[in-house]
Amino acid sequence: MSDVPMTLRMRRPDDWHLHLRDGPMLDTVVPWSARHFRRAIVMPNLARPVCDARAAAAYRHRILDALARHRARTGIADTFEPLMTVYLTDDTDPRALVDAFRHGTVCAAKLYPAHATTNAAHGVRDVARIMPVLAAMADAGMPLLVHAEATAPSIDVFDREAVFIDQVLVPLVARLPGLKLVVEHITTREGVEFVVSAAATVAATLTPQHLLYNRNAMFQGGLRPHHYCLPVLKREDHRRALRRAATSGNPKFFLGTDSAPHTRQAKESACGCAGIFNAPSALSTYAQVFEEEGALDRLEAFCSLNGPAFYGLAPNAGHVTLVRDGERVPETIDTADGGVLTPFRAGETLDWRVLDDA
Ligand SMILES: NC(=O)N[C@@H](CC(=O)O)C(=O)O
Ligand SMILES: [Zn+2]
Ligand SMILES: [Zn+2]
Repeated sequence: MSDVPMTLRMRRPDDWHLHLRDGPMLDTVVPWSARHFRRAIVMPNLARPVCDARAAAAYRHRILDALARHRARTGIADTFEPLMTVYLTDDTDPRALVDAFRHGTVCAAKLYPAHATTNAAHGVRDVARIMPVLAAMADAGMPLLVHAEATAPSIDVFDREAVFIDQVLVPLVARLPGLKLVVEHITTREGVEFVVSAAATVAATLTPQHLLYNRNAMFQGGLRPHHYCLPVLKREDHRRALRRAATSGNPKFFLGTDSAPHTRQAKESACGCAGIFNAPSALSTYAQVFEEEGALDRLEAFCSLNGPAFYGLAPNAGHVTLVRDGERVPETIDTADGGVLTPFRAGETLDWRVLDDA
């Protein structure tokens, strides 16, 4: 592949779907995101969910404090900007939510169907019941971010995204055509088709793991808990559809890592947690996927332009340079309180290395 460039300079990217956790885990993981990304949409699914503006503002301070401690410890400065979100419940007050958006305290609200994923126990039990909240968001132009999986135990785990789209999202966009909607971490052909055929107000994020792997990765020579996340990896034809969508140049698709750290102990367990800590290797993995698809010329739009355009923000002024000379991902990363994380692609040497290029 002699026509592949050896370096690639692009606007600094943002991460439009990120879990930073709290406490020592936050201290451990936030520098890894700040290294490559300028802004991130921070998910509100803490053990005690971030359900209102006050909790979001307090969490934002804890994130910035963690970065300040990192800077004091290492001397490494960053310009990371957390963009906060609110976790919707059956009891969310529409007026308070929209006020928080108008004041700029939060950028979006997140809909977790109750029990769909990590820390979703307090999520929404019936979307019909929060219709006044969603209508107020549509009027205000406030984006709704959705973990799009049906939760009824009778539904096959591999069908949950397609069923949710059919049962919830199709009627929702028909009822509230003005609603800005991001279908987070899409994993299926049905997800791609829904987003492509919907209005310009509907977009989706794509993770590195769903672009790189199909569901075989979870069973490669044995059970692989570090490849388990939700929505779960799907079969190969879905992965192909996701890769086509990401590299198509369609501005509805943009980068959202869904980096979601759990300690090794919580992952390697009889009932292992869902979530992949990919912050160290995400950007390099996206570059690899775009290279494999012959679409490196579209990488910048996916990583750095489409997301800001959807959220009504300017692209970043700074840049990063990707160099095609390999970067080794650590086998493990110690957490600030004695735990261990196994990052996505642990121990692998990646094709692309990310250099700072403010
Ligand atoms: N993606 C995951 O598997 N896990 C996320 C939650 C989520 O994004 O659904 C987490 O918070 O651990
Ligand atoms: Zn999710
Ligand atoms: Zn997530």
